Amino acid sequence: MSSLTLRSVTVRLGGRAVLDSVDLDVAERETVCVLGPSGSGKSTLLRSVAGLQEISTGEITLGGRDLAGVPVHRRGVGLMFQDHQLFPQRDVGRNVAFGLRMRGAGRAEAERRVAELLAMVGLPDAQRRAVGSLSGGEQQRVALARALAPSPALLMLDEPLGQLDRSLRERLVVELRQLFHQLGTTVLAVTHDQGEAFALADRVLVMRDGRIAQSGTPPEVWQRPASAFVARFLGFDNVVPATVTGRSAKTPWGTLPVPDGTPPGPATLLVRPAGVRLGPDDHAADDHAADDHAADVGDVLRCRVLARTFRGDHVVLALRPDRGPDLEATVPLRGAPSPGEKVTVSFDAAEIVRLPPED
Ligand SMILES: Nc1ncnc2c1ncn2[C@@H]1O[C@H](COP(=O)(O)OP(=O)(O)OP(=O)(O)O)[C@@H](O)[C@H]1O
Repeated sequence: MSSLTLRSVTVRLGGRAVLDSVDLDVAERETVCVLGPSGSGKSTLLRSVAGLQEISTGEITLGGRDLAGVPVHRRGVGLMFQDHQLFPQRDVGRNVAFGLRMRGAGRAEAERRVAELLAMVGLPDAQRRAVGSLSGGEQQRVALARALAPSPALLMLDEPLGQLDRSLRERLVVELRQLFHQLGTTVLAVTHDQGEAFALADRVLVMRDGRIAQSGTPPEVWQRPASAFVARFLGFDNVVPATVTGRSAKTPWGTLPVPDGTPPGPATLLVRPAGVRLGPDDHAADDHAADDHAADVGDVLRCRVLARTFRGDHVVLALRPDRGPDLEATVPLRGAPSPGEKVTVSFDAAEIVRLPPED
């Protein structure tokens, strides 16, 4: 059953559609993370569901109830937004109790619930601490406890871990995922950080110009971006126009192999960096010889190494090919070539994804 539904939701601001006829279903207990470039409408989507932004047309329901005309505090949503900071003059306990007291909970009930929530977010017995004495990560936990306190039907997070350093974010995101699953909370979150979204979400939405460009599980979106836009947004740079015939494709880099069953015709190809295979600079591997085996191995392409970047256990190489746009390759640390060296590359069909032609 869907907890949250949006039907043809449009928000017009300053003469343009900032949300453009958006349809979305978030299932009960599902965590959905919204990604997209700056200005694509992510915050407007959240604010519309929260009731902080009036929608121009369309319908939003939560648990089957139409939210039109329902004020923010009656929508049954918990908000953890950047502009909803903690009250610095109140202690931790009174911050967490805020929503409970607003809803008329008695003192004893509120105290019990606050203790339970603080224990849940890993800050047991922090009730009397001053907000100013907490670290950034601890403050985020208090904000989360405050948002969860009234047991909202939907929890909405806007850049929940935005202010924190990377290692703390990576740890907290794992804890958050566990906590949401344990509580059975339905979550809609916006984040700029792809790693965070992919680690937290059951499903990822990628937005573009007020529309949903792709919706899918993290592996689906990662393995099969729906378009060149999504591929580039995810940081894949090896994206070129192509014409597919049988098991190969003509591209600006020459003929590349494609997986069996790839539909023929005009397309865009995404070559994952791991699918760019390096060999030594081999003058015998000329284009002509490679053409004979194009269907199996594709052309061999000569390249110069422009730059190499160490990334933990592998190296990312920027390559300048003899023809076509620059290429990115990932190779093991050991034996990675240096800038200025010449290499040949071939392509692994298993790491090549056909995308629709670009508009
Ligand atoms: N009150 C307004 N009047 C006119 N345009 C607005 C208004 N509020 C927002 N916009 C525009 O709507 C677009 C979407 O804004 P929104 O904040 O939803 O994007 P976003 O994807 O959350 O961006 P960011 O990642 O930068 O936070 C932007 O181009 C923004 O300039």
